[in-house]
Amino acid sequence: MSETPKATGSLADRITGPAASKLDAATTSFTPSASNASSSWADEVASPVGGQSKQLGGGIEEAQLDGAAQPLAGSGLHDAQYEVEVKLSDLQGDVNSPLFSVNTFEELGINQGILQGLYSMNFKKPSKIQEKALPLLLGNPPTNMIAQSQSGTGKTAAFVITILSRLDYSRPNQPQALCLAPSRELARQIEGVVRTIGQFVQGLTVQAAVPGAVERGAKVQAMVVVGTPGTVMDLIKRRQFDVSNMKVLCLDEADNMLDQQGLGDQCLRVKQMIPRVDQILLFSATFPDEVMRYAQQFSPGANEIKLKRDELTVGGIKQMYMDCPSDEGKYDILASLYGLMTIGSSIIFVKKKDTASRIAARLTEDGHKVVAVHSAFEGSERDSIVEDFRQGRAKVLITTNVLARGIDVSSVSMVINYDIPMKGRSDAEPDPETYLHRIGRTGRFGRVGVSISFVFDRKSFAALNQIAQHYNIDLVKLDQDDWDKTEEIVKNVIKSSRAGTNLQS
Ligand SMILES: Nc1ncnc2c1ncn2[C@@H]1O[C@H](COP(=O)(O)OP(=O)(O)OP(=O)(O)O)[C@@H](O)[C@H]1O
Repeated sequence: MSETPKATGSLADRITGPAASKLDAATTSFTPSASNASSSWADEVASPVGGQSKQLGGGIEEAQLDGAAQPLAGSGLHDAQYEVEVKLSDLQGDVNSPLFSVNTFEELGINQGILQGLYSMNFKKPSKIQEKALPLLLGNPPTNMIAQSQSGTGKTAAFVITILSRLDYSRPNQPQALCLAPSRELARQIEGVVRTIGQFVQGLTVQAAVPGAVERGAKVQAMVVVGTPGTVMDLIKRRQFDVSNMKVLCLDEADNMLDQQGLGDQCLRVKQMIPRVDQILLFSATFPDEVMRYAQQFSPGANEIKLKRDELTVGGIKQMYMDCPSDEGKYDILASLYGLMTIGSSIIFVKKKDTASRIAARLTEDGHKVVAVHSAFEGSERDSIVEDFRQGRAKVLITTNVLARGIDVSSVSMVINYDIPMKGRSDAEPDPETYLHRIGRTGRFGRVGVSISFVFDRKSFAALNQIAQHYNIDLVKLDQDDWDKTEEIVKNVIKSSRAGTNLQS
């Protein structure tokens, strides 16, 4: 690293000029992000079909359950739900919130069995993305869709409801819908949401197509298949998976799935192997311009629901940073934060698998209870570690970008960026999309959470500052020389998420 500053004085003080502008070194009070102040979101639907918009009152009596709660045995069960409920109804009645809607699920034309599933999860009202997207998604003839909405605002239910509405239930063994996700954990989670929302839908069959899930030679025989692109591609090639009757192809985390440097090739090949499909759906919280152009080719003629850059961050996530003494010195800061991490659950993101394993081993040696997971782990081991985390048996998870996207564990109240996310191998450029997805593991559906990003030298500071500028947000500096104050600030936010007193930004 080019610079290893001493612990004295903040890095913001040491760096002058415009680079320091978005990181707020002086204040310890939160500066609300621009995201929730804007009301332009609802106007962003570019639709050849046109949506519906009926006025309706509609209160919420109970809090929602996590979508993955039942089949995955409960990621949302650690919340004090009765405490969350009042504020959630406030949020859903606030026109500036991404959870706002004027319609009920009934008015969106969803069939009875699916409605029952939604109500069993305590979903009382649609979120904004659900309200805007569903009339377009459910219309006939089916139309493609590119949909963007902030992390944790219910995109999964929007595409799952669509998939369940399109199936021919007289053909239970015929694959009719394929949903692709970038990780096995996310594919499994989506499979769980399909099962939960579809639990009252007679005759529904669902199957996962992730590494190890389908035996060699066995046929994929479910109406809905949720998988990762590599495995799905292999299954189609080996003729285990008949894709001749596809009604819906959905890419969750679509910008990541279409990325030319990553999964783009595999997803394109899967699409090319499907002879025809009625509807192509692309969902994500982020769609960088260069990917959007490709997305439009992949999903031609799509309705588009887009967000502006400064609308992307969720107001409930309080974004902070810590100026660490050195790269190595980040470990001590992390260890000092352990008590705060275990008030709820926490995820620590690092760049490299080795770092994840090394930090986990060191924290364990130092008497802390943590787990690590990354792509070097074998599939079933990954599943069981993530399940322990969902269940609250493990409260601190150390991982890489493999779990940066989509994972929905509502008890997560803190995310730590141990390493600032950078693009590619060269590490030359900051990665604002990955930053947004990482911090979005907290603050799910109106909850409150804290993200703390570690910086330690000019490069990491500049990278974080560029990310802050990208989203036009102010980050709050936590002072490592005043732990009492730091603890108080963080605790105030985390405890409020559990007390339900601070759900609005
Ligand atoms: N209408 C609703 N009412 C109450 N809760 C809901 C509703 N829709 C979704 N949820 C819950 O909100 C949480 C977040 O939803 P989901 O995982 O679909 O977010 P997302 O938009 O896909 O986020 P990400 O971009 O991080 O993948 C889930 O626990 C889900 O069960």
